[in-house]
Amino acid sequence: MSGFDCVVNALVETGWCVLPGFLTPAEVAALVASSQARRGDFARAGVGRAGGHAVNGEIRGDEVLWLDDADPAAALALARLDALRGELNAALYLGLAELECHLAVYPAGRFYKRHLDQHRGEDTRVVTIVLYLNPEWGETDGGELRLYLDDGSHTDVVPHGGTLAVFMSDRFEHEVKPAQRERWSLTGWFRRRAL
Ligand SMILES: O=C(O)CCC(=O)C(=O)O
Ligand SMILES: [Fe+2]
Repeated sequence: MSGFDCVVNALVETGWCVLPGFLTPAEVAALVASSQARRGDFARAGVGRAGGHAVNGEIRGDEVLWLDDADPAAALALARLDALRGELNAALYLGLAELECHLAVYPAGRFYKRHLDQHRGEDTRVVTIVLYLNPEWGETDGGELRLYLDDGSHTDVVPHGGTLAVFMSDRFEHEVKPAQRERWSLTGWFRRRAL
């Protein structure tokens, strides 16, 4: 019996999944506190291809801190995500080699317009994960992740602390709605090795 069967099954059936409780409230509180302590190291995120670094506040307004896989403050979340990566590989043969990830904060009012995470001609991002770090998030705080589904409808994910959103990077356009207050997350991509 594996721990992430629900994620595996959902990815097969629909290509996306929302899993509450990926981190406990105490784990969320610890990670957001350490992230807030590093707030000065965050930088405005760029748009365009990996490496391209044009800042465009009309498209995205978040500030990010890239993590390496030995980051001590995020170790527990990264270990759990690595277990998920192993299960996805074992069940679905996705060949996911690594997690590329950053912490992100959207100050109140900031957003990320509708986009796809996989850039044209660069297909190493296979699965997107977003782990929310907002302990007390209410429905009226905004900041939903809006996922545009295959049938033309959409679903909104409330960025509540501990919830993990998972979706195939090449398949679902999505956007981040503006929030009433600061919105924290750990966002990443399970990648294949470039050929
Ligand atoms: O924070 C989210 O809900 C999604 C962030 C996102 O789409 C991205 O960083 O590419
Ligand atoms: Fe995205």
